[in-house]
Formats: sequence, structure tokens, C-alpha cells
Amino acid sequence: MSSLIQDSARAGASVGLKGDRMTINGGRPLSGRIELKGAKNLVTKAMVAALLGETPSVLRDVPAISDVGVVRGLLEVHGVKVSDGDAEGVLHLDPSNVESANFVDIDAHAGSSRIPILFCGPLLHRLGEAFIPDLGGCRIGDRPIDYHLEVLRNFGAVVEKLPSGIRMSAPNGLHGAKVALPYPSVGATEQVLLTAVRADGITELRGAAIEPEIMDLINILQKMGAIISVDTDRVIRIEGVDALSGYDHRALFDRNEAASWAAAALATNGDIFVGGARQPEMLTFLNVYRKVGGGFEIHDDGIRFFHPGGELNPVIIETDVHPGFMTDWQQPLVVALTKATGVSIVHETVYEQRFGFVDALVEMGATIQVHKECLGGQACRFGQRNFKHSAVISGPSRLHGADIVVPDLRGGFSHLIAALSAEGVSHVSNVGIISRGYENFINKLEQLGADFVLEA
Ligand SMILES: CC(=O)N[C@H]1[C@@H](OP(=O)(O)OP(=O)(O)OC[C@H]2O[C@@H](n3ccc(=O)[nH]c3=O)[C@H](O)[C@@H]2O)O[C@H](CO)[C@@H](O)[C@@H]1O
Ligand SMILES: C=C(OP(=O)(O)O)C(=O)O
Repeated sequence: MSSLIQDSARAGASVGLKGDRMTINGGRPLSGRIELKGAKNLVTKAMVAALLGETPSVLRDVPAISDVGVVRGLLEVHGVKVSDGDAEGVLHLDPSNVESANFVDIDAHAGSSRIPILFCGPLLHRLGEAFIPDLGGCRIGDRPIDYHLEVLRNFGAVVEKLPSGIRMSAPNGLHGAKVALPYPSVGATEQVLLTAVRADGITELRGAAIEPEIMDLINILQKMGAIISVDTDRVIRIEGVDALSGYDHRALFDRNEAASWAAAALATNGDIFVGGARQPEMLTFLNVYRKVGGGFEIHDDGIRFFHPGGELNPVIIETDVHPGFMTDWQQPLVVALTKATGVSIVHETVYEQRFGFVDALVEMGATIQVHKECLGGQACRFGQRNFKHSAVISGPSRLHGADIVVPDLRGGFSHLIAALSAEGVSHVSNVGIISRGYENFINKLEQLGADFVLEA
């Protein structure tokens, strides 16, 4: 096992560990049981929410992924004492010293993840100012932060762009506002929540994202003392309160990791029990999985995903905001679709550049073409903008081993399962990036019987 990858997950190294390479001998079905912890896309935000409390918080089921390490480092820079609990996956977050912290090291966190932008509201409430370094995250599109900045201005923040990041202040405090998002952005919705809960007065957010991870963040904020109602048609109302306390919360499971292992089971002819996965948050994924021909069984303690034998079916899907088909599920599923008999279409409507990873699949023998047009669904924001955001996948293809370089988190997982399902040997570089969002993926692959060697 690569100690580099495991250490990075614990200590929270920021990005991919270049040089980390796996040699994979493909063609073996992945089979066995793995356990999920909390969702990357909730846990990191829940950690930021602890900044809003006047007393310590306890977060449970925290995965050992590098994105958690990044947020931990940022919180510590701001004076939050973060310590591991007695049990695995428990974090204690004590924000009592935030006001006296001297955050000189903030630049060291530039380019590490997208989470720093969510520190704005809590820091403006506590300190009256915030400095946000340049953001990181997967390069799957331009990923602007214009909605975030506009939202913060609506609350009364003054935003100043600097060469190395953004400085923000709130000379007159933050006040509840009427906000309408042009697109239901997950991050901008979280920005509103984390800012409005302690703003003076009432906030009404229209066009909100309603992903399960956002609903769990609302659960946490309510535990802290916030007053938030979720109405129909993407409207969220927040009554600001004067003070919030800490929380004790078990994080929602990682449905994106669950979908990734489900795709791995299908692509490798395997059978994987994903402990901790739940049906309600995966309803849309399960419908597509069934249409493709994947087998699943729902149990109280998880979901079993398996290839039932026979041919897989092609599908036409469109990624979308919740309750649609999550964009983060798309990349691993495309690998399974290379094994389906016929033509599948995947129209990516959330990110304009999320098909870069298919070049490696084509090199491995897949037949995939990407197009600028909106294929197989409704016209989306990218149709007129020259982005290759629709993929046509013709199968079934027999993939063969190749030398590939992991481009991003989900693309990296897709490359892994492509190599595991291929005939022959593949060399996959830059695999450290995968530990941004997949806890102990090396151990899990070992548990599932994958045949590979790690080179540091
Ligand atoms: C850490 C985390 O939770 N990441 C998730 C989060 O990312 P993230 O919160 O960054 O994604 P958003 O929902 O904000 O982005 C959706 C779309 O809105 C656009 N946009 C967003 C903000 C903005 O200010 N301006 C703007 O134009 C983006 O470029 C993108 O095209 O939601 C995505 C969509 O479910 C997921 O793929 C990511 O895994
Ligand atoms: C796009 C993703 O994450 P991030 O927003 O952290 O880059 C993802 O988890 O697939």
C-alpha cells in the first residue's frame, strides 16, 4: 500500500500526489463488502458550520479524505481547535479562540479546494472581515464564484478582489436579503445558508439547490439553533438569530462514493455490497442502474450492487441538479456504459468540460464521441457555447490496458475501474488525487480482490 496516499488522507495534503502510480492487472470482477462514511460534499461544509457556534461541535462519520484535511487546516489557521475523538471518524471542533487567532498562513491553502469560499459568512459574522485564497477543486469547467460574491454583497458585504484572493468586510454587519440564484448552485445555496442564519432579519432564497447534502447541512444548522424552512419550488426562508451553539451530528453517507462502487461492480462483472448506502438519496441513480441492467438489493445496512450476467442495455441520460441524475455519478457510469450493447448518450448539463476523462477510455478501446450539441435531452446552458458536453458511447467494447494519467477526482475513479475491467496491464498515474474524495480506496480495492501494485 502507498503510505503516501494514506498519509495524505490523514494529514490533508491539498491536491494530487504526483508520481503516485498503480500498475493494474485487469479482468478480475470486484467482489466483496466495503463501508461508506459521511459525504465529502456534506462533511466539509459541516466543518465550516462549526465556526458559527459559540460552543464546540462534534461531527461523526468523518471520512479520512484529503479534502477533510484541507478544511481542517483552514479551520486551525482561523483558531478552531480540531481534534480526533475516541472513536474512528469523530471530529471535535472547538471555535472558542477564533477571535484571537492570527491567520498568517492562509496563503498556504490557496488552490486546495472550493470550500474556502464558504468561510465568508461565518468569518464576517465573527470577525467582521475575511480573506479567501484562490480556490481549487476539480477542473471540469470554469467554476466561477460570481453567484457567491453577489449573494454576499446582497447581505451587505464589501468585496475586494486581490491578486492572491478576495478580501471581504462587513462594515455595517450582515442583513437578511431577498436572493434569487440564476442556477441552483450547491455552493451558492450553502453560502446563503451559512450567512443568513446569523444575519439580522429574514432571508428568502429563490432558485435554491436542494441536494441531500444541503438538506443535511440544514439539519445541522437547525441543531445549532437556526430557523430555516424549505418550501416548494426551491424556496428557502431563513430567520436570522443572534447566537448559535455547537452541534452533534452524524454525517449523511456519501452517495457519490456509493454510485462509484456501483458502477465498478457493473463494469467489472462484479458484486459489491456498499455498507451505509441508502435508497432515498439514490433513487434516481437506482432507476438508471436498473435500466442499464444492473442488479441491486436494498438492505437495512446498505445496498448490494451486482452484474446479473447477460448483456447490459444502453441508456440516454442527462445530468442535472437534484432530484436529477447527479453529475458526479456520470463519469464512473460511462465506464460501465462502454460494456452495454448499443448506443448510450450522456448529456452533461452541470459542468461544461466534464468529458476530458474519456480520451483515456478511447485509448483503451472504447468508442466514445463527444459533441458540442445538446444531445438526448433538453437544450442546456452550454448548447450554444462550443463546449463538448454530450457523449455518445457505442458498445460493447473490450477495453485493453493502457498508460493513463488521472485528470480529476471522479475521472480518476473512472480510470481505475476502466483499468480493472480491461484485459491486460494498465499503468495509472496521479492516483493520489482520488483520495480527495474516496476514503482508503486502496484498502477497499484490496478487500474487493483487485489485482494491482502501487509504486510510490
Ligand atoms: C464540494 C462540493 O460540494 N462539490 C459539489 C458541488 O460543487 P459546487 O458547489 O462548486 O457546484 P455548483 O452547484 O455551485 O455548480 C453548478 C454550476 O453552477 C455554476 N456556478 C456556480 C457558482 C457560481 O458562483 N457561478 C456559477 O456559474 C458552475 O460553474 C456550474 O456550472 O456541487 C456540484 C453539483 O452538484 C458537484 O458536482 C460537486 O461535487
Ligand atoms: C466535482 C467534485 O468535487 P469538487 O467540487 O470538490 O471539485 C466531485 O466531488 O466530483
